[in-house]
Amino acid sequence: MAEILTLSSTLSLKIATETLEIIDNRLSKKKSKVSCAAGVVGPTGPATRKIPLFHVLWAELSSEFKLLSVTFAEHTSKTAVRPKKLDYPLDLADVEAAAQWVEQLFQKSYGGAQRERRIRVLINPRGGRGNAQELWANECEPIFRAARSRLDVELTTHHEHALKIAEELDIDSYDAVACVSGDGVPHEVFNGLGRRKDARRALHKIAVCPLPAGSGNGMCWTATGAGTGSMASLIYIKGVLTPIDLVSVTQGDKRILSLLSQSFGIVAESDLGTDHLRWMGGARFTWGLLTRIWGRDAYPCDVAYKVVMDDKNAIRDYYRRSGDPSKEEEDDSEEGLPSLKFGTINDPLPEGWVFNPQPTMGNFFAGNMSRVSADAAFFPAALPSEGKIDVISIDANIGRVISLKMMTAAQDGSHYDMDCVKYRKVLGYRLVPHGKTGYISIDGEPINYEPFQAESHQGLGRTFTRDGKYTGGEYLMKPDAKK
Ligand SMILES: Nc1ncnc2c1ncn2[C@@H]1O[C@H](COP(=O)(O)OP(=O)(O)OP(=O)(O)O)[C@@H](O)[C@H]1O
Repeated sequence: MAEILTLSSTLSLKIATETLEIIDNRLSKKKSKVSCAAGVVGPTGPATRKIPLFHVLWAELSSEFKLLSVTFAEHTSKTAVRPKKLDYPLDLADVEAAAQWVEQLFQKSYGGAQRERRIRVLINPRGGRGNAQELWANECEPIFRAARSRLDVELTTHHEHALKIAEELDIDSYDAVACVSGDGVPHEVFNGLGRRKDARRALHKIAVCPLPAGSGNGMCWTATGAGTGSMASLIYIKGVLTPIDLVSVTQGDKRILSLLSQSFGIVAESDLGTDHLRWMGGARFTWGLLTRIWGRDAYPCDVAYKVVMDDKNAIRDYYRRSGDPSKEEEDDSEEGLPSLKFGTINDPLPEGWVFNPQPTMGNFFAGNMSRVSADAAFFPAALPSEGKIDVISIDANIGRVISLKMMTAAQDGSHYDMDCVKYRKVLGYRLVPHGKTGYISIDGEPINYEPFQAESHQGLGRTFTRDGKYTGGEYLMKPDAKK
């Protein structure tokens, strides 16, 4: 099949390995100013515009086959895109070749991604700074519409509304639930899917796709590496369905699914203990950390782990190999959630688990995803589907200067190599807090200040990522990173 479609003596379109090349001899006179303004990669020659195939959203023959239109996501800045349509008059004699070429362009540019994804969109008008509706209308919706995504849009009106929607979702009518929100709404969607009788099939089928309208947006950053609604939308349109680990947390008689993190100590306190400072936006969390570092607050507890790895060099090697070769078991049965291998918090401590008393615990932070916000890659070794939880623990007595250094280092994940940071990969753990009051956070949401137990479920959930990988582990891939 021809990869080049010749439209006239001066104009042809070529599907190359990574790009769509528009070879337009008339452009040469303009010295390719257009291509630069359009955010197009290149140029290799003055007459060639190169559009990454990943950015191609749609192509069609229209107006009784007299026009070929190609729509792509054009960069408006390094981190944002908008749809741009290019129309080319078509000679009637070319129609068949053009139709074949369009199909080929779709195959090459969509690869394994399904076209016209059916997406239930949930917008939390109260998330983050309250700009979710604008973010959707201005940044996300135009990209989805240009790709002909089939959208059902709804505003969430109250806490746990998204949970109910997910619980009742007709999962055969949708491929994804996009949450224009922070991490709270995706947390509800996973838990709503998890409450269904057909939980496992629902969690395996529906990709949960957060669009960044919260304050942390950890899942969006981890899955897409994007901080703008438009870039994240592009990745959810063109990305591949990716199995991701979810964690069951049991407390009392409850079982909660966690997608992002569980925290006890300084991180939980800085997040949940500063709710009255929401007006500060992202700075609220930093303020919370600084005041607690200054106070050298300790959070005594007992912790027991089912450790898989606790040597940082071994974890780094494992990460560089992208984990173990074993894959998660595919089980699309109609059943509910997978059973708990280690039982619940109400069962005796599983065999082989030993409690470590931690009277000076400063930070207990367990995570499934590498990034918890734009500037915090706390779990650089986290992989999407490995069935393990990454756990960081830090003593409260490390000193203020080292604590501050750690905060800065966490921006790129380099805190990993600081001696004060203990980093483990575990299958599960149990934490018993001391004292009567304090904060425990699951995905940024509070749970009771009581003992809880967690275990990982390999590849139980789904999202779309660009290439099946998480972003945020770049530090561990650096050749000069400490060994
Ligand atoms: N209309 C609404 N009014 C009040 N609360 C809502 C509404 N819709 C959803 N919520 C609740 O808002 C909470 C937070 O949502 P979301 O994750 O969008 O924002 P965030 O917590 O500010 O973001 P981040 O997790 O990034 O900090 C969720 O627990 C959800 O139940």
